[in-house]
Formats: sequence, C-alpha cells, structure tokens
Amino acid sequence: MRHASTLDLSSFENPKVQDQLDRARKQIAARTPLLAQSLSQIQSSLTLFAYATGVALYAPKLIVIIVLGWIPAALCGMHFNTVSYIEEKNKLPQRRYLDYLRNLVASSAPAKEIKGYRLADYFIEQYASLSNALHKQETHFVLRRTLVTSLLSCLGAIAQLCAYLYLIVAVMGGGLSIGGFAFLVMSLLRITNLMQSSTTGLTQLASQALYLDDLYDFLSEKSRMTEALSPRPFPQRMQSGVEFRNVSFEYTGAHTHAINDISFTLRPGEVIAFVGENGAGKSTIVKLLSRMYDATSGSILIDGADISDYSTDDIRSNIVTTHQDFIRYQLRAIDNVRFGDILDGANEERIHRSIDYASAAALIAKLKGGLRQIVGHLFEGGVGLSGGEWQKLAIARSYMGRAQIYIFDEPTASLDAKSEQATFSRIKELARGASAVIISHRFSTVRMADRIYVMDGGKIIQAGTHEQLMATPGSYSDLFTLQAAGYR
Ligand SMILES: Nc1ncnc2c1ncn2[C@@H]1O[C@H](COP(=O)(O)OP(=O)(O)OP(=O)(O)O)[C@@H](O)[C@H]1O
Repeated sequence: MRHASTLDLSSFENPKVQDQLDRARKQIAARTPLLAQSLSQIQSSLTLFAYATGVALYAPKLIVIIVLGWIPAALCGMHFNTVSYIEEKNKLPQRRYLDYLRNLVASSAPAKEIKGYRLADYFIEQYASLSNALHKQETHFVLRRTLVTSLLSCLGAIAQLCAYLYLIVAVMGGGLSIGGFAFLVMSLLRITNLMQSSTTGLTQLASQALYLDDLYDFLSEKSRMTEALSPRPFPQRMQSGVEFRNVSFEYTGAHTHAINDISFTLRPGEVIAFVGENGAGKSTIVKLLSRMYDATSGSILIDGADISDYSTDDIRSNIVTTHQDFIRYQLRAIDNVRFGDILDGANEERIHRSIDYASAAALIAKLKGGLRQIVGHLFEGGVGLSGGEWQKLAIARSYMGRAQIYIFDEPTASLDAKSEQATFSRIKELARGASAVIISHRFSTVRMADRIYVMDGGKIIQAGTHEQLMATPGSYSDLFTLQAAGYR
C-alpha cells in the first residue's frame, strides 16, 4: 500500500502496472511461510549432509548411485516450477478479467444495473467459458507434470535398488559385515527420504522465490513524475495566481492531444469556469492543475514559478479538487468530511463549518447516529445515502482544507436546485479569499463565474464573461440558448 501510494495517476491507469500490483498483492499473502520453510529446509539439508558424509566415508559408490538417480527428478521439478510460474504470469490478465466479471455480478455497486439490464447470465457464461478454458490448460499441465515426474521417480527407485543390490553383493562377497549392512541400509533409507522431501521443499522454495520476484517487480515500479529536490515554498497568499502557458497534454498510449495549446490565467479571488462537450478536455486541465500529470509541452506557472518547482504535497494542500468520480467512503459521515484535511481533521468546529458550507447540515441532522453514523451499505449498521447526499459530503470534504484554489469538476450534477444555488453562493464567498475553477455542463451554474472558457476538441475556442459571450455569436450563446429553451 505504501509503495502503491507513491505511484502517479498514469501508473494506476496502466494495465501492466495493474497486473503487477495484482500479482504483488497476491504474492505477499501467499509467501508469508517462506521464512519458516527456508529454515526447515536448512535443517533437513544439514541432516542430509551429515548422513551422506557418513555413508560416503563407508561406501562412496553408494552415494554416487543415489545422487545420480535423484538429479533428473530434481531438475524436472525445477523445470516444471518455472513453466508453471511463466504460465501463471501469462494468464494474469485473464484472471484479472475473471475477477472483474465476478465483481460485476457479485458486488453491491453494479447490482442495480446488472439486474436492470438482466446481464447476470451473460457475464456468468463469459466467466464460465473463460475459467473452463483456463482450467483445461491447467489440467493438461498437471497431467504432463505428473507423468514426467513419475517416470523420473522410477529412475530414482531403480538407483535405490541398484544401491541395495550393491550392498547385498558386498555382504555375500564377505566385503561387508551384517552390522555394516544394517547401518548402510538404514542410512540409505533415511537419505532417500530426506532427498525426496528436500526435492519437494527446494522446488517449492524456488517457486516461492520466483513469485517473490513479482513483489520486487512491483516495488521497482517508480513514479514518472519527479519531485523538486529543494522545493520552493508554496506562497502563503498567491500574488499573480496560476497561468497555463501554451499547455498541451497527451495521455500515455493516446494518439491525439487531450488538450492542445491551452493558455489561461486564474488570479487570486477569481472564479473561472470551463464548459464544453464531453471529451473536450476540461477534466484533463484540472488533473494538470493539481499535478496528477505533467504537461507534455508548455508550462503551468504558480506565482510565476513552474508547478514542478513546488512539492506535490504543497500543491495538493493548496489546490483541492472535488472530482466527478469522488469516493463514497463507506465509513462514518464524519470521516467523509474530515478526510479533506486528515492532518487537522478532528477539529469539529471546522467540520461543522464545512458541512454548513456544503448545505449538508440537514443531512447530518437526519442521520440517526449524526456525524458518527456509518454511511453506505457495505458495513453493519450503515445507512444508504442518495447521490446528492454523497455529493454534499464530498463538497464538505473539499471545504475542510485551507486551500487557495478550489476546483469543482461537475460539483452539482446530483444536487437539487436549492442546494446548487447555495453551493455556488458559497463558491463566490470562498473565492473572495481563494480562487475557484468550476467545470459544469449546466450553464446556469457557470454564468456567475468571472470568466468562462469554452472548450472544443482540446482547445479553448471562446473566453469571456457570461454577458460578453452571450453578446458574441458562437458556441456559448448557442448552447446557453438551447439549455434555457428547455426551461421555458
Ligand atoms: N485516463 C485517460 N487516458 C487516456 N485518455 C483519456 C483519459 N482520460 C481522458 N482521456 C481522453 O482525453 C480526452 C479529454 O478527456 P476529459 O476527461 O478531459 O474530457 P472532459 O471535457 O472533462 O469530458 P466530460 O465532460 O465528459 O467529463 C477525451 O478524448 C478522453 O477520451
């Protein structure tokens, strides 16, 4: 968890890193007996060594015969372990897909839609056909492995028989006493048993070590974003604010720019808004502004200094974003709010103020356990909340910090008209001290902004106040008129 938390957002969006993370997560739990196994393996190896030395002193040929019979089985065990590891590794994307299908059908969040569209049978069939295919491959592998190892074990048994035969011949020829015969037979028996258990133990250890590589693979995954070695102190009060200067950004693996040559400014105390069609690049701007990604070209300046000169911690505590897909923490209501400032989040006065700001006081009053009420259905005693109620908690969370810039990405999508109005008057109030960036498809929401940027295909195509944009023929006035017509 600690290492995962150091990775950047693009790492989490990379399926390869997801595979690594999945393998590492599974391996950590499965490999805990490794140390105990290693120690017991050392113990059996020492015993084996002592017996083998004793026998070698008496009859060195015996040891040669036994070891020669054992080597093929040991090599074969190692070989099959490596093959099994590689096959498992190759199957991981399919296994993750299976996990995904299982979650779709058997967890609470998707349940409504899966039932609504009657998709359960479809996904169960998909699951069954893929897991049967994987099972078939596994059965085939296990059969092959059993056959080959059984044949090679026969070789070991033959070597053992040869050793006994050698001893019998030695006794009959008078070269070995009955006492010596008894000692060697007992020792051979013990050696072969120890060898067999060591082969199993060693091959298991070797495979454990291979799987442990997965954990180290994941641990070697590093964030691609660099931290300034001696970061510039974040301004206590920003003077010139934020400037995007010819910023372009392309997501990893994408073939087009999500935003292209974007320039705008956000002065302290201003409220600016971005509007535009789906996929126009609005959320991408927000992610760049909170340094979830670094721009592909151009620069983002905070009080004249490049954003990468500041520490990401400082950026995140001064620029707070309420995302479209905020988290619904299935914990207590108070946790949903105090997580906005985890370092000082126990301050009840601030919690209540943030709740008031987010028009969530009535919601808290309605909860049986008040602020301590568990929300969501995941845990015992939890109560369900509506989409808008969750959103109010998320907005309250963002008010907890002492940010200088508040970003609201679709902040009121689920709010009723009254709460929306209250939220925006709060944003205006807040912005007297701080700045705010609003992204919304509702033109009634954005009209209060000091400046509105209209985006299309990753570019800013219009900018101005509501009045200026309405006075100019173009996208904004067309879309505003279209939405307004819907209310008439
Ligand atoms: N994580 C990602 N990886 C790759 N491409 C992405 C990613 N997120 C967004 N995109 C692409 O970048 C473009 C801009 O997306 P963005 O989310 O910024 O749009 P938006 O204007 O916020 O859209 P919406 O109004 O639907 O929220 C889209 O074409 C989208 O497909």
